[in-house]
Amino acid sequence: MKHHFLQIENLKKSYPGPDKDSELVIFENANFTIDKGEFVCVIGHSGCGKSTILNILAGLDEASDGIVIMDGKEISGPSLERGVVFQNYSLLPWRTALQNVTFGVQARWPEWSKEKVQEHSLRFLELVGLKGAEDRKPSQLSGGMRQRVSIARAFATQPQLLLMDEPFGALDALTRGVIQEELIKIWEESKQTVFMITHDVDEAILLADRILLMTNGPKARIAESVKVSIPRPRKRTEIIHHQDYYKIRNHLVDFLVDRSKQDISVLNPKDASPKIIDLAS
Ligand SMILES: Nc1ncnc2c1ncn2[C@@H]1O[C@H](COP(=O)(O)OP(=O)(O)OP(=O)(O)O)[C@@H](O)[C@H]1O
Repeated sequence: MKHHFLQIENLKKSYPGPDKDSELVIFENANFTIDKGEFVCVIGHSGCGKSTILNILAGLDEASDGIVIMDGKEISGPSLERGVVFQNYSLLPWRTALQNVTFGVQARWPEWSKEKVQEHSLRFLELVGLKGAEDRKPSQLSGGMRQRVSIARAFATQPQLLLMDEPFGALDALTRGVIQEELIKIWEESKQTVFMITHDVDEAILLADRILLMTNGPKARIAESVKVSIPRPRKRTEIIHHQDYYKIRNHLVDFLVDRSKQDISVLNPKDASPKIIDLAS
């Protein structure tokens, strides 16, 4: 059997329901794997449980059932091996851009000298185009710049798994495009494993190797795993001309409009592996 870097088995999250002994199942039987170095996006309607899955992978929330295995070990609690980028940046407001990055780097490698920590952190700020802004506090940075700091901070600690919850959701389209390309550059250099939530199908096609599609809750399931068969390096302006682009895009949009409403927990109560979709010409 193939060994996957990340293995999610029969994950379930439920909350107590309105009546005694009832439960509200957000999602159940979520099964998927991610290989080392893979970039995987997850798409699904609001409320289906994407952030909950990400928080469970981060160790910030607990599953009601099922397990998450990373590199052969079950995940329990947060760890520096898993970095998170949230939509609202979550920077420390009293620290400069550089100090926000060095904070994590120092914690990751306590044996490093101050110079080495600074040099390493600066390199990641430079990779996201923030050279020259390292001494500014978050309040002196634009939204796009703050999000770049949080991406630099996450990549700089070189976690084995990088979790991103709609990292570009609050940005305007132009800034978003620039940072997406910076993210691809930094990911191609670091080859880290990424799990990212997005609502934007074009963003998912640009960034991901594979896109997981979640049905609507309650009792949401991961229904499909769609391969993005467009070669890298990818550029936003070029991939739209690739012969597979609209096939993939239409498949994703059809899922969101139609198939996401299907209750596959009824159709398919036991075998919950996502259907593998490869639309390559
Ligand atoms: N404490 C709670 N009690 C009951 N239900 C909860 C609780 N916390 C979260 N939920 C429900 O869990 C569901 C999943 O929430 P989650 O934030 O994971 O969804 P999401 O797919 O990430 O949504 P969005 O795309 O809007 O961010 C939601 O329907 C939410 O109402």
